[in-house]
Amino acid sequence: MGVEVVVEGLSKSFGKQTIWRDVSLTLPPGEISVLLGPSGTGKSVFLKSLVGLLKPEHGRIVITGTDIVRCSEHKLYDVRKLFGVLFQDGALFGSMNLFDNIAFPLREHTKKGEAEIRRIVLEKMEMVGLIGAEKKLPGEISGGMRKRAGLARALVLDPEIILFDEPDSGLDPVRVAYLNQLIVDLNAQIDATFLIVTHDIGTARTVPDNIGMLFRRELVMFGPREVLLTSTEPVVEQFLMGRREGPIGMSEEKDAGQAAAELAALRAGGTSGTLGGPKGGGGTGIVPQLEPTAGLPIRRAVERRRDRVMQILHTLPPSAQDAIINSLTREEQQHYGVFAGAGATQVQPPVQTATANQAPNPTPRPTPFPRTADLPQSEWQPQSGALSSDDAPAAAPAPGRKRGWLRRGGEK
Ligand SMILES: Nc1ncnc2c1ncn2[C@@H]1O[C@H](COP(=O)(O)OP(=O)(O)OP(=O)(O)O)[C@@H](O)[C@H]1O
Repeated sequence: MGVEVVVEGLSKSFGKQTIWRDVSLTLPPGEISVLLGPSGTGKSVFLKSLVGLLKPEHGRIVITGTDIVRCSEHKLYDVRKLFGVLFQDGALFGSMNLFDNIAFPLREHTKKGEAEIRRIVLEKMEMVGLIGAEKKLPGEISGGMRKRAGLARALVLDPEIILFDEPDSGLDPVRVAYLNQLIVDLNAQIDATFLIVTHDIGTARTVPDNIGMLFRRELVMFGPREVLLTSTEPVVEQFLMGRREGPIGMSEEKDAGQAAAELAALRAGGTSGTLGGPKGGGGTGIVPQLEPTAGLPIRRAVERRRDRVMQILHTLPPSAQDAIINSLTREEQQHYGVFAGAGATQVQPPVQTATANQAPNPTPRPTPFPRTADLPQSEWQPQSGALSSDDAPAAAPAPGRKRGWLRRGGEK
């Protein structure tokens, strides 16, 4: 199973330009998460921070007990070995054939012999459907094949966390659909933790278990996919629908008055609405999540996630609760004590699948839905979020400060 990534209170600036501040989220082990956000909101900066290529000024990133914001270079080197990264263009060496490109990390970072390297490279090339293309140069193949070659290279060191920086960029919709299926299939096979940065709404709606969104220098949301996909936050709706009307402007956020007037006109039916449409096909609401191709293992993350989400169900917005309950089978609904069609206010307290790191849940709760700003990060507290003893402890959260996993932009 992949490892968990805990991000707490992370802030990054370049000189006087704040990119984002106070970002907190947890990437659950083995699950697929997507990070959305308008261009320039710092998604790539976030990925680079996760892998230790950029240093945020505040906050921490805890991976297998190490805070990589503060650890030594030596420790960072060790933690980096857990990562595989698929860069936007595949980042292949133009003068090397695909075999040598994919073998490169093994030759650079391990002492494996050529026979072993060949076995591993061919195994990963098969996983991404590139068998037979070993001798091709990057310039001789399509963009989709280059992405898959980049992915094979990201896989050769058996990473526990894979970061995908806009895997859909430059691909036609059909190639994006194939790549999305490949991502889900890989997750089923290796059970690593995936984080995908994308603008593709089709990808965001069908691939991940969790979705987050950066806007106005903040993480406005991060949580189970059903939360963002049923959200009525103007910025989220605008993004999912690919509309011009709303808080997101051409090159920066809009004047609040202008955005409010546009939204009012839109709701009254007086503007062009979704004309132009987003990449990947827009839309809000839940659509089925992609499943692994027949014959592959099931995604082990799905069951873990179901247990995790049912533990925090009562903290979610009613529309997300309904969507989650409706996605369960009748047996699962009985197991968790929830009832489809009864409405979110009928949610029963989750059945306790007692684990060492979960507090008991003593009283049945009706569901007074809390303000989104007050929602907890998660009631699931995995152990690898704890710092190992040789790392500097991070500052405790300020008194009264909530670890919001779901926060409205601007609200505190
Ligand atoms: N090394 C750097 N030095 C200074 N500024 C930087 C650096 N890297 C990124 N930035 C700035 O950080 C901001 C966010 O950039 P980033 O590429 O992370 O955005 P993004 O959300 O990934 O955008 P896009 O969706 O267009 O790829 C931009 O204003 C960019 O100019």
